[in-house]
Amino acid sequence: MISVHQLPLTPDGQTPVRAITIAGSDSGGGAGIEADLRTMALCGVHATVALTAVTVQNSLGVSSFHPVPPQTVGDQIRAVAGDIGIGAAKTGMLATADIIAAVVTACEEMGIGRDARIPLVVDPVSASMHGDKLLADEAMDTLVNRLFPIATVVTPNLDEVLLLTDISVTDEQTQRDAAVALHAMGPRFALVKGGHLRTSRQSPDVLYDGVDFLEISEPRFDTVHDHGAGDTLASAMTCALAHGFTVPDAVTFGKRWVTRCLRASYPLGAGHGPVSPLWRLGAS
Ligand SMILES: Nc1ncnc2c1ncn2[C@@H]1O[C@H](COP(=O)(O)OP(=O)(O)O)[C@@H](O)[C@H]1O
Ligand SMILES: Cc1ncc(COP(=O)(O)OP(=O)(O)O)c(N)n1
Repeated sequence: MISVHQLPLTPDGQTPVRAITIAGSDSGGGAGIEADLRTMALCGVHATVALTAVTVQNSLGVSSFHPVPPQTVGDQIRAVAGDIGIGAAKTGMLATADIIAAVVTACEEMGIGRDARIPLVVDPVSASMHGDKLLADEAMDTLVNRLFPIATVVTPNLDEVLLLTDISVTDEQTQRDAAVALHAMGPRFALVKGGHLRTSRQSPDVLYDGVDFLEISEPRFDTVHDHGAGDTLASAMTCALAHGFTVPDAVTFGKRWVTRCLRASYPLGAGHGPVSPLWRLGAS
């Protein structure tokens, strides 16, 4: 049984496992690169970053964003992977087609991707939970045609599944159909998250590798404070992959981690509060 305490912590003075998050900043601190940094730190992993965009965001939504120049995004990946070294990588908000292309080029150069040394988790973030766009419409083709084929695992939520596959997931069968359609786009594994299946008492995620399905299910929490859940799951998976876990074990670890963080989520501002990895500090 994989537990949320599974990842080994590093003794003082020794270099921990490293990972990179390639994502946008959430000024509210609940999702995006800030969620990734919270989870990676509390999983005992040294987090490095390639910032893709600055969003103006709070608990009520995203009012605007400003993309980072694509060359700068790619150069951050090269600088970090070339010097510090990383065990796994994760993408989140990528904002534009040109940024996606720059990320793919840098990943290929640095040995990041499904057929390379360093596994790559792709969270195909297209909008915030409030429906605010975080990816240009015309960038979807680049995401599917360039980034998906080099992904170790893709982790769409059900809104992203609909955009990507035209499949409306309502039950176990349609969730599996979506996983098959996503896998055909090139990643080694497809994970279809069930967080938006709000009528269920469970929160089932389905992983597919082209042959077998693995359903990873945990009890559903009745909460509106779920901001950053997708980022938290994907970054916990990235930490486990950086430690050398297999993809199914990394998903199992990530699922338990995000479930524990949902249990610890808290109100913040007037809207949706964030899931919280702060439980790991030992207060509860
Ligand atoms: N209310 C909830 N209770 C339990 N698990 C949840 C809940 N909401 C989301 N999850 C889980 O959190 C993770 C992120 O899910 P999801 O909400 O689908 O993604 P996103 O945050 O990208 O929209 C998944 O593992 C999902 O099953
Ligand atoms: C900068 C930034 N990146 C990603 C998101 C989306 O976060 P996610 O956890 O996928 O989903 P929601 O919690 O927004 O549903 C974001 N809001 N900002």
